[in-house]
Amino acid sequence: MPATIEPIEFHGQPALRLATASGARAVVALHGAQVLSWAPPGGEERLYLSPKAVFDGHSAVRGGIPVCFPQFADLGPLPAHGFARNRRWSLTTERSGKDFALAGLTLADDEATRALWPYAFSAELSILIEDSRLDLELEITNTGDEAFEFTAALHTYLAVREVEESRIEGLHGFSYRDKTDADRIQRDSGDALVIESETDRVYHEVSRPLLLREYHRSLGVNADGFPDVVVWNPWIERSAAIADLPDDGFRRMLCIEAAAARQPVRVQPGESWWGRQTLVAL
Ligand SMILES: O=P(O)(O)OC[C@H]1O[C@H](O)[C@H](O)[C@@H](O)[C@@H]1O
Repeated sequence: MPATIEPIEFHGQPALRLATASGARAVVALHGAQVLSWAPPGGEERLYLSPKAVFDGHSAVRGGIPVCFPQFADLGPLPAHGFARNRRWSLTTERSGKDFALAGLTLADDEATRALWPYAFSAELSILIEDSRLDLELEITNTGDEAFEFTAALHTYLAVREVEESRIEGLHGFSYRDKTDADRIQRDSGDALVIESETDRVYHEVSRPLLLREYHRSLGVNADGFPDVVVWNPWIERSAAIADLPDDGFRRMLCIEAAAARQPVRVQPGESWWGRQTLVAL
């Protein structure tokens, strides 16, 4: 049986279900081109989706993999994380083979985006599932006649059984900006990062793959094109203050985000930039 891509409704919103013969599957909402679920063969869900997420077709959805563009977090005048996660994207590419499924969704500027950010652009997110791998590639093209700059991220919410029992390996030696400590720049010196308090860090120029280890499973996290890695967990108090996250939601999630946050990316007219995040279930 070949892989399939079919339109579905997910929490009442238009979405796509991707499935491969070996049993990998994913759900992608058209709203935000947001991957909301991914399970490699074997069926274990690897992404966290908040049980309190709001599916109203315009709010940002808490969980899965939001696309942050053209601004990461509050690094500029736009609404937090830009507007891409609040817009409906169009399905423009569907490809499937014996054991892969690929969907491409696009977003282009319109009056509403230009009112916030006065540039002509086209964004394409390609989502591929193949064996135990999920691959997301974001390509931004400048379709206008003046250069623009942006920051961006694939804001991946990973599902964990218990966040305090999880370790992120591979960040040793990289410097990071610590939002929980007045944006101070620090250097990571541990052999693994264990989340035991609110964590909100932008690691700079991370040049190697990371490993998220739990007792019973691991996940490889790699990026290309995105120079930075954001690690975010809101912990107890912030979790309680976030309306669309249950009070104990922070225990079940850990964001490891592929980002271009430290230095804005500059794109000349007619040119493109791309960045990719790959997750491999181990
Ligand atoms: O609540 P959101 O706008 O979705 O942002 C959620 C989080 O995203 C990123 O990880 C930022 O580093 C955090 O500072 C922010 O709190």
